[in-house]
Amino acid sequence: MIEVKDLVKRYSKNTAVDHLNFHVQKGQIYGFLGPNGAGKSTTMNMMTGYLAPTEGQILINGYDVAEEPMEARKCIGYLPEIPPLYPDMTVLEYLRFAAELKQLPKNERSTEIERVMDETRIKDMENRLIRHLSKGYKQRVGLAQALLGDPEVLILDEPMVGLDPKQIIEIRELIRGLGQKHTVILSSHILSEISSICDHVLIISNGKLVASDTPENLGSYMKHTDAMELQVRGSKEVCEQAIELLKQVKGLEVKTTTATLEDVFLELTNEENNGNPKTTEEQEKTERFSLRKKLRKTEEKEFSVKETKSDEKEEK
Ligand SMILES: Nc1ncnc2c1ncn2[C@@H]1O[C@H](COP(=O)(O)OP(=O)(O)OP(=O)(O)O)[C@@H](O)[C@H]1O
Repeated sequence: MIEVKDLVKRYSKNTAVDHLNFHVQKGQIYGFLGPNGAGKSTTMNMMTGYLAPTEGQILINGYDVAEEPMEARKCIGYLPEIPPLYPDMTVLEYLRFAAELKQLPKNERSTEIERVMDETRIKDMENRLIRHLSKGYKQRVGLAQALLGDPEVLILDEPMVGLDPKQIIEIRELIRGLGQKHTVILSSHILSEISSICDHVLIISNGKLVASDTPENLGSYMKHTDAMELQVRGSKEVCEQAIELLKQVKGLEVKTTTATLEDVFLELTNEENNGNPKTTEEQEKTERFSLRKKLRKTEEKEFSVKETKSDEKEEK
């Protein structure tokens, strides 16, 4: 479906993409993962024909992006990192304009616009000015323009960036749904974002491909670094019993830590509130006062322990 062969992009002395090779197969969601400045946007801009490579070749459905750009572009819907939206247009005006730019047949435009608005769930917003939309809805409008003409491949550059957690979940669901009909390539620098929706992950660093595998295989590759933090709350005896039990698990290294002042603080506040919601200002003042007293006592205890230790040293 997509072949990227020995792709290079140099900006003067800076090599942004360095002999990149990969294949994208039909009907899968690909994650393009890498830190800021790794070369993701540059690669995507070259795949969509917006930027000319310094060296190398990109084939989309057999069409060479450099030699048959119109044919190659027809296969691709692109949502750039900053969606090319016009804030003074309504959603409908903008989609009509995008359909014209994509040279969709005139008699099919209205049906196609209705289809993409339904697919991205923006029909309710069709008469709103784009400048009045939330970031999440702007992103949906960007996706809608990418879907015009029903391209086989969708290339989405950081589609979740700047969205709040609820919007991220909504866009993620939307992309998952799109993945059933289209081949999707999306970029991100956040692993969890990619691994939750992608079938395959391409990791890029300093313009080079450093890994290409399923999220599961990449996860097991990292298995040896798995660490788990377990908190045991209870009396000293209960904690000691738990540690002894854990030590019986083969291959498990148990490291214990003592409570921090923050833990003590949380413990004390729990005890103070006793599960009841705070009510009057007076009650809160009393609680804060007794909390401060308890904290001071804890600090005094710690201090006296330290003092005893340093006294012991001096005696020795
Ligand atoms: N127009 C340009 N002129 C010069 N250097 C550029 C240009 N565009 C990108 N670069 C450089 O190319 C490298 C790759 O940038 P690119 O934007 O492709 O990375 P990215 O992985 O998409 O990063 P981000 O996640 O921050 O968007 C960076 O070092 C960047 O500074």
